[in-house]
Amino acid sequence: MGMAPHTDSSLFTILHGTQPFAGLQVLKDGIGWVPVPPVSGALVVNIGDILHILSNGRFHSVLHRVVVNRTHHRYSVAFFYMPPLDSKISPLSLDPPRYPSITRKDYLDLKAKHFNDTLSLIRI
Ligand SMILES: O=C(O)CCC(=O)C(=O)O
Ligand SMILES: [Fe+2]
Repeated sequence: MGMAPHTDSSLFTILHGTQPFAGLQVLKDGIGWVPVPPVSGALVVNIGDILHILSNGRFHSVLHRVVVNRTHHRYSVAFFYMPPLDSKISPLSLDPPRYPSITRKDYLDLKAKHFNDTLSLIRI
């Protein structure tokens, strides 16, 4: 199954794939979509939106997608690690906050409406 471009709403995501990650691509600034290089036996750890906010934007929740083809089966397992819905998420940084304090639930409600624009929308 392919996936449209998105960022994960998790704190972080751990991905395990057969056919290591063939089809997973990340969007690199100024370059475009690049495949995630397959490393046999490795897991991929993806930074999610919550870690993006907690790190005050220092760690980026990368836009990624999955492309499929008609000739190869592809299986992957994703583990989304996230705090409870009512947790308050705020930047843990001494720098001026670039994101407001927001519960994970309120963030998800916004993301349901604004999808991949949500992080830039709430940015201070
Ligand atoms: O299947 C993959 O490699 C990635 C899946 C993914 O991005 C997701 O489930 O959010
Ligand atoms: Fe994802």
